[in-house]
Amino acid sequence: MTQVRPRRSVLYMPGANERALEKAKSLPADALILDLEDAVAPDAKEAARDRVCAALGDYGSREVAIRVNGLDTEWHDADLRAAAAAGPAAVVVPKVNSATEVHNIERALELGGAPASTKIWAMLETPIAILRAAEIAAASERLTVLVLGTNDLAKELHASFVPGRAPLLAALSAAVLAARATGKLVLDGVYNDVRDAAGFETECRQARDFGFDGKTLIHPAQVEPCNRIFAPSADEIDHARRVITAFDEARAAGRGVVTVDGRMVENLHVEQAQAVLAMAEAVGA
Ligand SMILES: CC(C)(COP(=O)(O)OP(=O)(O)OC[C@H]1O[C@@H](n2cnc3c(N)ncnc32)[C@H](O)[C@@H]1OP(=O)(O)O)[C@@H](O)C(=O)NCCC(=O)NCCSC(=O)C[C@H](O)C(=O)O
Ligand SMILES: [Mg+2]
Repeated sequence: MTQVRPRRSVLYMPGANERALEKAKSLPADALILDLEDAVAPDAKEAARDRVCAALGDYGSREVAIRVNGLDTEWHDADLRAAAAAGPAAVVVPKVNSATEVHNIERALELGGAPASTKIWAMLETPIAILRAAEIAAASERLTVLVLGTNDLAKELHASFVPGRAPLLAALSAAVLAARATGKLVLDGVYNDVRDAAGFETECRQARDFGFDGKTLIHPAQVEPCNRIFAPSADEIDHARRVITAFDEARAAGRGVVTVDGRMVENLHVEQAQAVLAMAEAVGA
């Protein structure tokens, strides 16, 4: 079975917040983003950079990424140099707007001596980034994940946050299309109302149904529901097993198509079922 690395729940934590950095050690998020950008005040940027780079080894086998400040900021170059030397699983770069910017980030990581294991996660959070999503995604093999920045995107679009996210749906779809067309992963943006558990679950389900691999999070209370919703359910696992069994039996009988629960099953559905089982195995579902 194919090994998959789950990225259902990807939790941001402010790089200057000692308590959050400590708390995250006990949280079951699939991945963590230690943030140097929006969650860190300008006069705390340098201390946060040092703290975050020193904390990388504290989170066991979990994937830990560093979000650097934007390309047009005074902190970006030093953040990238420090991250390259520290070697996180990924450098998350906000507001990536072109393939050229991806090439520049790639070159800076190489010059800084970043190991090959340090990937680029590019944030799509402007209208131009959404329009160029596929070329950004394809710009580098080091770029493995697209991350939606829905707060910045809504701001740039002059869009409102409404239940169902109608104003953002075209952009969400464009990001998923770009990721799938280029073989990259794609993570949904954050849900700001940390006390609205029902609204958060609804948004997780929407993201999962759109094809997102996971969601970025801002609060510990969002981790468990996100993990649950992005993991295959017991019914999905049972259905996947039955699809594989039914198709194997059909093949043995010389047929290439069969029905399960009255629905047509072909080889492509078997591949989907295998992916469900691989994810279930990876997350212990
Ligand atoms: C959103 C928060 C400011 C809420 O803070 P607060 O009300 O203080 O939370 P709680 O009191 O409920 O916290 C309970 C305990 O949990 C710890 N905690 C809180 N958040 C985190 C976290 N993200 N990671 C780890 N631990 C966390 C608290 O320290 C409490 O611990 P304890 O006292 O020991 O019990 C706050 O949650 C927060 O700051 N969240 C992260 C904000 C952030 O990182 N923002 C930047 C990323 S999102 C973004 O940039 C959007 C994107 O770019 C876009 O454009 O959309
Ligand atoms: Mg943003």
